[in-house]
Amino acid sequence: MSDNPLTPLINTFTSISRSLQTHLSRFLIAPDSATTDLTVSSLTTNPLHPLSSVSLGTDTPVTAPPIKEKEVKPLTKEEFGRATWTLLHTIAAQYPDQPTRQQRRDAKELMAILSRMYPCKECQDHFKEILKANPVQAGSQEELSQWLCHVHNVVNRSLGKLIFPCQRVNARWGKFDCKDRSCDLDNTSEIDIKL
Ligand SMILES: Cc1cc2nc3c(=O)[nH]c(=O)nc-3n(C[C@H](O)[C@H](O)[C@H](O)COP(=O)(O)OP(=O)(O)OC[C@H]3O[C@@H](n4cnc5c(N)ncnc54)[C@H](O)[C@@H]3O)c2cc1C
Repeated sequence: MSDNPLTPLINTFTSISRSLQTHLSRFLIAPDSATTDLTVSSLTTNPLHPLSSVSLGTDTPVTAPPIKEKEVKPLTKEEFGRATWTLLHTIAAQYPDQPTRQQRRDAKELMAILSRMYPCKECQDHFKEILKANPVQAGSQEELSQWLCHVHNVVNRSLGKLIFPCQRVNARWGKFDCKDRSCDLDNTSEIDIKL
């Protein structure tokens, strides 16, 4: 028998601590098993995973559809090129007839950024050369669209593609048919977004 007056207290604490350890160990995941357990398929098939279903506040949970391999295939260089030209020609078609100084700066910046961030080294280098030889013309909608058509044709020529007739550029990439002129950029206010 111990003479220490704190012995009952220490024994109680030790017993609680052991009991907690036993219970908590059931919830802990061993570090080397974590990677195999947390695959995408287990997120969607494991009914206990918090992301496996989303409750909409009713009794019926909505199960996430399984991710098919076909859907996550990355874009090809050609698909990305088409998407980028679509973006650029569409922007040029909506560009105002009388752009503000900020809008003219933005058009030039957009092309400069593209020549640095376009995710294809060969295309970046080529586009940098094209921009040097053909500085961005962004004084009006007509000017920007025609300039873009011209530089697109420079790329087309280097790839052995057909030359697009630039007098038809507005017919190919026309203005949006937006309700109440809500896409109109002519009255854009000069709000400078600081990054
Ligand atoms: C800035 C930039 C640089 C690129 N550089 C390279 C490169 O160095 N090497 C490479 O392999 N690929 C490059 N690409 C991709 C390449 O230009 C094409 O996008 C890709 O090869 C797919 O071509 P496509 O025939 O489907 O039509 P795209 O050239 O993508 O054109 C899309 C559509 O635009 C229309 N169009 C075509 N020419 C014009 C024009 N002059 N003006 C207006 N509309 C037009 C046509 O309706 C056409 O179907 C570049 C893309 C961009 C955006």
